[in-house]
Amino acid sequence: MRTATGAAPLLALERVRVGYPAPGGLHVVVDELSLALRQGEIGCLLGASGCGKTTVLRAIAGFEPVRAGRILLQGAVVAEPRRALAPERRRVGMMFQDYALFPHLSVAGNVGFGLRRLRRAAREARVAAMLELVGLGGAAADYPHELSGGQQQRVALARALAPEPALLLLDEPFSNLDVDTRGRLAHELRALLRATGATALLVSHDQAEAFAMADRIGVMERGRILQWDSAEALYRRPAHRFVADFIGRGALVPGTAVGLEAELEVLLRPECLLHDPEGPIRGVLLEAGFRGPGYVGSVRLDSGEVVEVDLAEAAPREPGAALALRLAEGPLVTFPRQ
Ligand SMILES: Nc1ncnc2c1ncn2[C@@H]1O[C@H](COP(=O)(O)OP(=O)(O)OP(=O)(O)O)[C@@H](O)[C@H]1O
Repeated sequence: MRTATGAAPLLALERVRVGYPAPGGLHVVVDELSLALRQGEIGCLLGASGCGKTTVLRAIAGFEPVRAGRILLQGAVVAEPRRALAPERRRVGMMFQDYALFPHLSVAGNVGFGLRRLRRAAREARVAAMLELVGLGGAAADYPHELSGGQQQRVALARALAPEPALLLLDEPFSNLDVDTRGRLAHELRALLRATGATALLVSHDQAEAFAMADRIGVMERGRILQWDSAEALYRRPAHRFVADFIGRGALVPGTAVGLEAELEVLLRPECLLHDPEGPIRGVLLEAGFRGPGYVGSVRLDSGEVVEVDLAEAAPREPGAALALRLAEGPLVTFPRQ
């Protein structure tokens, strides 16, 4: 797989299949999975629990064999059926969901763990630089249990980055943190990865997290990536019904509900219908609520479909009010009717 510039991507997965041994043979959990990340890009595998995200990371790291297809790092094949480079020779760093810090080692001991082949002075300098980078310069002598969840995450990140991996894999990096901390750390982590020029692939089941962190996102369903694209493209140009439904708010309604052909289904996001007293689409407001920055209404169209609509200042907000609407300017996402 080549990128638009012609340079080989830093990471490429080509039609990869991974499975686990099962009584009747192989239980395939990832199949036909392809993606590419360029140097310095942050990618994210986004999908519901059990769709195979962690399995993909484990295959890239070298902990699971590839049953079909291949994985390339820096242009070289590191895994294909019957041929695999050992995990320690892949230059892949991994940050686990629970951080997996060594409780009996200090912060400095944890960060220096993968640097034992370095001379002592070089190791100490690298550990100090990594702790400085993640803002924990003063915590070198502390032990993991003395740190907050966010601080532990930063130690884990410093440890993963210390050996200068070509690729960093992050499995649900925010799952142990409360909602407020998650939002803050997503931006902080992105800035840190940017500052180091690291190429990273993370796993998440949270769309907001994926949007905040990643340049490219792969929406996964049952072991496959349905679309590998930017956040904006996933939202504006979903290539698949599942992606249209999974990303953002919105409903798929028959074309006839908004005056289009019957063979189509139209994706109506809250911004797709506008309140307009002259508008040809009629409906009844079921309820309205303030979502910030404005009101959003739940509207039953005359055709029976219930959709969410961003309500303009002048639009009625009382339940039961009749609403006239029109389609907003701009392209609509449509799918052939099933
Ligand atoms: N070691 C294993 N042996 C057998 N089956 C496994 C093993 N690890 C995972 N699986 C199965 O593979 C499928 C995918 O699991 P995986 O952990 O990759 O999903 P995930 O998307 O990362 O889920 P989560 O978000 O819950 O971690 C699941 O059905 C799971 O039960």
